[in-house]
Amino acid sequence: MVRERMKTWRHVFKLDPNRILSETALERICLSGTDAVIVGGTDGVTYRKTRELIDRILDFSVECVQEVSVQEAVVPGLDGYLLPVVLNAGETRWIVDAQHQAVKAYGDWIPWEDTAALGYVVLNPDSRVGRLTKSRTALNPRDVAAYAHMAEHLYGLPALYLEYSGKLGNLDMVEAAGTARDGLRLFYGGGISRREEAQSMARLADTVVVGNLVYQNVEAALATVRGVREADGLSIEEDRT
Ligand SMILES: CC(C)=CCC/C(C)=C/CC/C(C)=C/CC/C(C)=C/CC/C(C)=C/CC/C(C)=C/CC/C(C)=C/COP(=O)(O)OP(=O)(O)O
Ligand SMILES: O=P(O)(O)OC[C@@H](O)CO
Ligand SMILES: [Mg+2]
Repeated sequence: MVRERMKTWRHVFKLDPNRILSETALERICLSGTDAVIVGGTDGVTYRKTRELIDRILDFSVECVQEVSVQEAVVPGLDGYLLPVVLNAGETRWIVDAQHQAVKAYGDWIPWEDTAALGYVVLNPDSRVGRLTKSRTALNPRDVAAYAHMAEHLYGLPALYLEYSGKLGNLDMVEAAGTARDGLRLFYGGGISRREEAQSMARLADTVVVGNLVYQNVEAALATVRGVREADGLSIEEDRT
């Protein structure tokens, strides 16, 4: 069950089907000691590009799951699917309508035991995901805490994802969500560019997501894995034993 497996994820890389990654860089990412690779993005995500990237990742033993942002781009046969629900979206399309349309289309083909919803709170208005979903980003820590309570107790979601895509988040906001949750898993993603940033987010969130950095500086991206392990008091070598 992906819902169970993701409870073990402390660090994940998010790879974008619409961006180019060399074979060497991909190999280093997959062998980095990260806990999983999520394949997903906002713009230009097609079935062909997603399939090609997933096929390359499946050459390695790292866990690979698809985050579905486009109904037509679903790649069958994976071990896990993450379905975003943008809780602070300005249009119902990104909260319930796109999901409804896709569930209607795929019906009984959906492997529910390998599928988990991610409740998103999008906090960077200038990100592509923020613009696409017209997310209401003028929030304070109490708003975020309320979304965490709602995600957990009202909607029974397995995880809340604080999404700052492209920009490093406000620690008070991450802390507010972290404090409000109980069994809910907290994902943090956005703007991590250094090992120390990954380390400080790992102290507040359960799962730290690193995306753009992979395409900007692979070396620094690899260092974020070490940053998260350090937050847990482990070196990569210890963690692998
Ligand atoms: C056998 C078989 C066919 C199996 C598969 C069945 C299956 C799993 C079907 C799925 C059914 C389903 C319900 C799919 C969901 C459909 C859907 C379109 C839902 C809407 C998703 C949504 C809210 C999208 C909005 C954008 C979003 C939240 C994307 C997530 C990724 C994300 C936040 C990327 C960050 O953006 P990025 O591109 O990195 O941005 P920057 O460039 O700024 O960095
Ligand atoms: O690309 P960055 O800014 O690292 O964000 C990671 C992830 O949260 C994007 O969905
Ligand atoms: Mg991105």
